[in-house]
Amino acid sequence: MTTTGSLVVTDLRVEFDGFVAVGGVSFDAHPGEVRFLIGPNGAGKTTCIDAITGLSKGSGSVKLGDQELLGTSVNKIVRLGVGRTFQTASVFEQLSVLQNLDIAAGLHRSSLSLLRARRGIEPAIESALEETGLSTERETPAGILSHGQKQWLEIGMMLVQEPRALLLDEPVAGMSQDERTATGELLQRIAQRRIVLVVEHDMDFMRRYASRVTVLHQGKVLSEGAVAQVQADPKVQEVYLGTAGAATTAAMLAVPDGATATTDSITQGEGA
Ligand SMILES: Nc1ncnc2c1ncn2[C@@H]1O[C@H](COP(=O)(O)OP(=O)(O)OP(=O)(O)O)[C@@H](O)[C@H]1O
Repeated sequence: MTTTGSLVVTDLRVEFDGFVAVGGVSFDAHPGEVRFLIGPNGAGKTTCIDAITGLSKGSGSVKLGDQELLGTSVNKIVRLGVGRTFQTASVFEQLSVLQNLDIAAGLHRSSLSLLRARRGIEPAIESALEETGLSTERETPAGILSHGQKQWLEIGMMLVQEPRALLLDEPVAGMSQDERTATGELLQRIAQRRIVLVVEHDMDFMRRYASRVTVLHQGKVLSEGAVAQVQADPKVQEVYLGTAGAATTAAMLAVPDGATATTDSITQGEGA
């Protein structure tokens, strides 16, 4: 695959007062794959996303297609088509699902199209409602949605801005098993035409939905490849054995569905 339209991170470095949080990380993500960034607590995953989205200053290079993102303002990075979610969903709780989507879509509208938009539901909003499974909840105040539905609304709020890349920080944290499955399937649908990069601690979720994985450890890339490759990497096993506790280790080493797993009791590996 060419790198046109891909997200390419090269030698990314982020320091906080001399502390190297990300020390020369390179990876790429293409439309058509669900790309995962995993690693123990403090590995530098969120900092990578912060640097890509302009929230933290970094050196090296982050390119979306031909466009360099490092040194670009947060607002311009959004306008260039990079959306992100945070660990806690940030929706307007008093407003309905539709109103939340309308506001998110408004961020990208001209004043004229804002006036036009008032006359009906825009196609981008309709398709975000459908894609996220929230069509029947359009009038529901966001505050009374389930935890999973709030996360999907936040994803919908990115989709209405028609992003080229979606970066998701721990999207399934706190979700039920059914919500995790629905979220994995949603991400796979979204990834058919867009770049999807997921930071996640849930190893079972990663094993089920990742196309490719990059493992970070102490601000550097420890391993990279398909799920099976990364699971078989002794360096990865050592880091998870050494730092992340038995649950994550067992989940990390478990083999994908259909084969005999090393444990059948672990479905949600936690990083802490
Ligand atoms: N604003 C900041 N100032 C100082 N240090 C920071 C800052 N943000 C992150 N760090 C440090 O950088 C390192 C990487 O943090 P980061 O949040 O990127 O890790 P992470 O892999 O996302 O971890 P977690 O899974 O716990 O969210 C940590 O040691 C963290 O304490």
